[in-house]
Amino acid sequence: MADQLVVAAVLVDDLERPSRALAARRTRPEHLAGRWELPGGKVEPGEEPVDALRRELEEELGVTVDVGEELVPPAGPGSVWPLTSGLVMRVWWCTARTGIPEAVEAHDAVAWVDAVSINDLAWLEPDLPLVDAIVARLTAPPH
Ligand SMILES: Nc1nc2c([nH]c(=O)n2[C@H]2C[C@H](O)[C@@H](COP(=O)(O)OP(=O)(O)OP(=O)(O)O)O2)c(=O)[nH]1
Repeated sequence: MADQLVVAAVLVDDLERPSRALAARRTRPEHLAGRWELPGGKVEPGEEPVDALRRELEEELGVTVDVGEELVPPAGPGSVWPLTSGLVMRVWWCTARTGIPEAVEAHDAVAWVDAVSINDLAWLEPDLPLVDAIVARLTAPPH
């Protein structure tokens, strides 16, 4: 069976010059509760990935978003970030268009983190390569 696609956002303060990103703490299932992740969720059958991303962010954080570039995995465009078995993920840089992100559903806390404090959180294990990629962007000189 094909892998289930999960979509997630790196919600940042500014798409051009990001300095902070939003992390969210899961409440379920029990073995993932308390771990931090990028807000998002599973794409439903027939749904476009970016539409799923917008839906999840509205449901989970109460925000509408502007979707920027994809955070492309090291393997290049068209590739996906591996999660646990049977799940793969695609991730986009986003900013909030309306609303202030808060833990509405699926999370019990959100936190704006910078390139240093992002490492203080207990991330889901599969997110660690993503955290490195986010740090690289948050510390990159302006272009
Ligand atoms: N949203 C999200 N999920 C992640 C990340 N890293 C990671 O391993 N996952 C895993 C955890 C879950 O097993 C899966 C996403 O499922 P989910 O429970 O968030 O999806 P959903 O909101 O659509 O919920 P459901 O229909 O399964 O109840 O991907 C991440 O950064 N963000």
